[in-house]
Amino acid sequence: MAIAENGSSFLDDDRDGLPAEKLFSKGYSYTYDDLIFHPGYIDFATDSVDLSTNLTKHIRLTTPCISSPMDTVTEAQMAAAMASVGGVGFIHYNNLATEQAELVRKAKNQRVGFVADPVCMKPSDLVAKIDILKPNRGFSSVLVTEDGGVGSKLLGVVTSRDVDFVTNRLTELGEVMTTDLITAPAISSFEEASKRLIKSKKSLLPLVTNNGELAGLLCRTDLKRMSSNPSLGAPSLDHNGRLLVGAAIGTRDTDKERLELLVKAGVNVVILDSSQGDSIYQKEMLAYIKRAYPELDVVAGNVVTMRQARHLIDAGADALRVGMGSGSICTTQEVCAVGRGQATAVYQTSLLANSLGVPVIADGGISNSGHIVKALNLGASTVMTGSFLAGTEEAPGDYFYQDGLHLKKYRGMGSLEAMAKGSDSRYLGDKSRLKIAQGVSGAVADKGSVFKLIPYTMHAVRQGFQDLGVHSIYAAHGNRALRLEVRTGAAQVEGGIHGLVSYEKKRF
Ligand SMILES: NC(=O)C1=CN([C@@H]2O[C@H](COP(=O)(O)OP(=O)(O)OC[C@H]3O[C@@H](n4cnc5c(N)ncnc54)[C@H](O)[C@@H]3O)[C@@H](O)[C@H]2O)C=CC1
Ligand SMILES: O=c1[nH]c(=O)c2[nH+]cn([C@@H]3O[C@H](COP(=O)(O)O)[C@@H](O)[C@H]3O)c2[nH]1
Ligand SMILES: [K+]
Repeated sequence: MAIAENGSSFLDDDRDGLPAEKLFSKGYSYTYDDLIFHPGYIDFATDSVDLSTNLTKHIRLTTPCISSPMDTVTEAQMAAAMASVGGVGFIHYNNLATEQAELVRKAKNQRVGFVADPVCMKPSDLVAKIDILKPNRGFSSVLVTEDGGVGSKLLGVVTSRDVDFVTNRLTELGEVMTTDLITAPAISSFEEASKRLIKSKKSLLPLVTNNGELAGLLCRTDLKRMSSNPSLGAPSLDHNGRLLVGAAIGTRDTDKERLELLVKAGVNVVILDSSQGDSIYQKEMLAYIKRAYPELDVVAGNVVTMRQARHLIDAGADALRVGMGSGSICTTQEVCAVGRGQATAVYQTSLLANSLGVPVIADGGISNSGHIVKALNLGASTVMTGSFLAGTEEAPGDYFYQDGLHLKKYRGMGSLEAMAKGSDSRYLGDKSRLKIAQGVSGAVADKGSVFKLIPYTMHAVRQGFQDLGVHSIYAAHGNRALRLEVRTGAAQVEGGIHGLVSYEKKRF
């Protein structure tokens, strides 16, 4: 062993970590937790880290985070929230094509900062109905309109202050609602509406048409969230200044009709949603979409190998979705014996795809900001998450309590439960299909709002990039200086919290 007197030759061998190329050539399937990155040299501030990125060949985002097309993750509210914080949401297709198109339309009609889907009630509804709102939805204010919906005449507002001391919970809302309202015209800009809300000192500012019909809502809580640090990324908007919205489709003939409705609803990008994307079905669907809608970007997948990636890139994919069996609810590797460790899958597919100018979406297995740092530095341009977002206020479904924990339902799209719903609506009542589950159904903890979770998570990701000495995603993809190692089981234990009798883990 040659030892230079000044020690510099040590830096040229493998003692101080391996380059990714070397580590990933050894035939192991690594996942994020198997690996640890070595720190780099810091010569910039955290805030200057640039996380802007490409979702597809043609679509740029300021936040490298997207929500998965799952029926417990992305519907209109999630899609609107994700686009508002600079990412994007893909609306699931476990529903009728008309329902999915309506969700796309609804998300696209949202305006950044305004409440996506204000909860309304009728004057004849009872105070008891407000009591179940707080535990289920996380808030207790409602707008009272003539027929209990948006678009109907606004009559009053009920907040906790109106009902706190009402002992008879069978009292009608019409009797307790506040009718002395401060409203704003439906066409108000966010800036105009915010000024009026702040000046009013109220907690809600309903937007109304000239005829007094409810058209929208701005909340003080949201305003506070948006003005606090860390700041949100610039929203993802289309050419017309409307929120960018994605949607998933399948590869059957009926998906062509579905796609037509989605395009009419204004969808900006679609995902061909499959666990194994290297198929004649995806190849033909890609060719069809490129012929019928040449302007529409298509994400193909899922893939985990270079060979699969090459096929879909050659077939015209504008981005690749990478991950097979890595999802928190996935049982594919157990059931079908195929898949790949997510870190290896992301690294290998990105190596090929990035060299051909096709961005990679690292899909599944993300449960903390460290996993996002790893995915992006291994070559991914964005990360797609299901479980990470399923417990937020913007995910579909109500919260519930179980063993004292505040939870939301989260299920795999290949779970029996999701398939039972899907075969009814997706395949128009085709119940004959033999169903083998490749996913489970469960629950995840309350994560609060996307408007807080994503900015804080992205700030943590920026800190990771700073530690690595990498100032952007672009720089990460060309970083020849990255060194990493495999962590032993004990090193993984050491890297986590250990040796305490009790602790409280607060994320931010
Ligand atoms: N990322 C992952 O590891 C996994 C994800 N999932 C999710 O579960 C859901 C269902 O996934 P898949 O079962 O892979 O859906 P899929 O619709 O791609 O495949 C279902 C079956 O239909 C077949 N098929 C597709 N197009 C066809 C056509 N035109 N003609 C004839 N047969 C056709 C496929 O080969 C497959 O056998 C998706 O949301 C997917 O994202 C499921 C398992 C693993
Ligand atoms: O094997 C599977 N069976 C399923 O039922 C299933 N449903 C979703 N997915 C995939 O998991 C991803 C979300 O994973 P996370 O919860 O880890 O973010 C998603 O984005 C999908 O790629 C499934 N995989
Ligand atoms: K899994």
